[in-house]
Amino acid sequence: MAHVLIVEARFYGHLNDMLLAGARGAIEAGGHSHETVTVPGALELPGAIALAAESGRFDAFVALGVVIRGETYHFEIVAEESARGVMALTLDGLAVGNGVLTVENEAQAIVRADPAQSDKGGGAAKAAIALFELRNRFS
Ligand SMILES: Nc1c(NC[C@H](O)[C@H](O)[C@H](O)CO)[nH]c(=O)[nH]c1=O
Ligand SMILES: CC(=O)[C@@H](O)COP(=O)(O)O
Repeated sequence: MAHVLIVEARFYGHLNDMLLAGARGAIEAGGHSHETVTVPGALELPGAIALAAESGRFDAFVALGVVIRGETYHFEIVAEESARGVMALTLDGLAVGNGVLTVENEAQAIVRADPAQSDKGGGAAKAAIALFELRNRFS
């Protein structure tokens, strides 16, 4: 069983609540345990996961957040750099699921965050646990 750290970038609280419900539901359905920490935005996710990983207390990580396009190039920076950071951690051997939505508007985010619709939080949690299980298989 895995002890999973959920790291949520709480930029849009009402959308995050849906992502969190999906992630926690998937982890618990698999019989795993979890904790949650919160950071301000998606750009903080990779750093927070890297810091938490140093503790050695967690088997897997789930990054949750929502990035909605605004008027400027900032969207690309936040969306791409957070994904790049999470991927770098994955390639370093951490079991990380990426549940950061990068969308044009709130309506798109709701469909994807809602556990009863696309359930991207649950999907990210399942991905993190899949990597954890794969690492166990190869070690
Ligand atoms: N615009 C969004 C952000 N921006 C904030 C950054 O992630 C970061 O917290 C700030 O630049 C301080 O380092 N974050 C999101 O999660 N979603 C957005 O839409
Ligand atoms: C991530 C974003 O694009 C958004 O929050 C920033 O909006 P803007 O580009 O209008 O400053």
